[in-house]
Amino acid sequence: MDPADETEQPPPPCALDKFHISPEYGFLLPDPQTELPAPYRPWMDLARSLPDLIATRQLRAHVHQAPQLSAAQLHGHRDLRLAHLVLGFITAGYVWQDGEEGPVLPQNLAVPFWEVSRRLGLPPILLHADLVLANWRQRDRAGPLELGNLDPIVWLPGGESLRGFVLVTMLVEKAAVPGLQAAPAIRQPNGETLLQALAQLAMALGAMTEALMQMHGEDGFPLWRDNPAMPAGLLYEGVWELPQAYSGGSAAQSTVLHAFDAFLGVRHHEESSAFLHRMRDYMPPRHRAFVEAIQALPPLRELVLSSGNEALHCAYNRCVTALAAFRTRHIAVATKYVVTATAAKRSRGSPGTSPLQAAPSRPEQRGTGGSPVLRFLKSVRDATREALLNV
Ligand code: HEM
Repeated sequence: MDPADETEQPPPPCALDKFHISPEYGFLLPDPQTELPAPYRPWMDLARSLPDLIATRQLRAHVHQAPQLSAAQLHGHRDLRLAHLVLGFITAGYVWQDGEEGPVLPQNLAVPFWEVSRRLGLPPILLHADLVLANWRQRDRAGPLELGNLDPIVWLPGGESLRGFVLVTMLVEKAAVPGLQAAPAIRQPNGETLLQALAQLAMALGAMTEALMQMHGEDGFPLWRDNPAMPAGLLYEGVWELPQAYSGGSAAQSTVLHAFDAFLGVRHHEESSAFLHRMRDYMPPRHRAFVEAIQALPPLRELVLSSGNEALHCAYNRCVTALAAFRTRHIAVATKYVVTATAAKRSRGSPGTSPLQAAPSRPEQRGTGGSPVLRFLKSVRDATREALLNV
């Protein structure tokens, strides 16, 4: 079956490959494709010139001149993922270039983007699944997966800071892989297997925090939820009659943390939980199904609690502590970025700082001002700590 066909029922909880999770790369797309089939050259040319076209404010003119291509000659999951990445970036750049109220995405971009999105079961907007999961390549294919040997496939203005954001987030996803491999072990909760799985998860969480530490305050472009420039969303010409208000991409769409929360039975406070839950609509359907499959299993926390096994209690608590530590570190990174971005914005006096921040989102969302966002992140971290068992 073509993995792009997402219409069948999610498979029962078991092997990771049923959820399109690679044993080596986790939720990352392994060795992402960097070229589309020949008929799609106009899209690739636009995507490759985005930084220049946006800087010289010529992107919209170039998009208007581009032919309308059907998505019919895209075959298979990898073609479709690259097309979604490319069209998502062109859309973000198109919207951002003039930043006016009520933008209209022209038909020659909106229709194929919608077609590709429908085939993948994803919304037609730039997502974490594009920006990070499918947007990396190794300079030397035999070399290590390290910042110095990686590049994003598609760029926007933002140079090094965007590169840092995309690639560090990619390395966090990679560091999570041993933790994902441990997840199926909660199906056979024999004490020893579970102990090993929890030790592996705690190690993965520690490695994720280490990877995150490569992010500096100036690295950024989180696709925040709020976008005051587009309270009514984006009109997809030739697709829908009314504007669509999608959330801007965010690493909150990374399935990793949702999966680990589900695995450990972390329960988020109501408001944070509503937002996080909504972010699942922005994940590849099989990845979302993985989180749901974990949630459908007997709850691990209760199992550990009722086992009376002290070693299990400690191993479980080590995971929760490591997850809370990751979130504490993330808060520090986000705080630094919010401060840097706010200062840059003030000095420029401009409303938007990057094309990615201009992705459309829902009107009811909270402001991008530091404190509501940081309050949200702290609430998520505090709820993590509340899962700790008393031993
Ligand atoms: C410059 C770097 C980063 C900044 C400024 C940043 C900022 C933010 C912000 C503002 C949010 C709130 C939700 C939203 O508005 O979208 C958020 C959520 C989140 N971010 Fe980041 N982020 C950064 C890097 C990362 C990285 C590398 C990861 C790793 C996967 C990550 C994972 C998450 C997760 C999982 C959430 C949801 C809340 C949670 O589960 O704790 N972020 N981030």
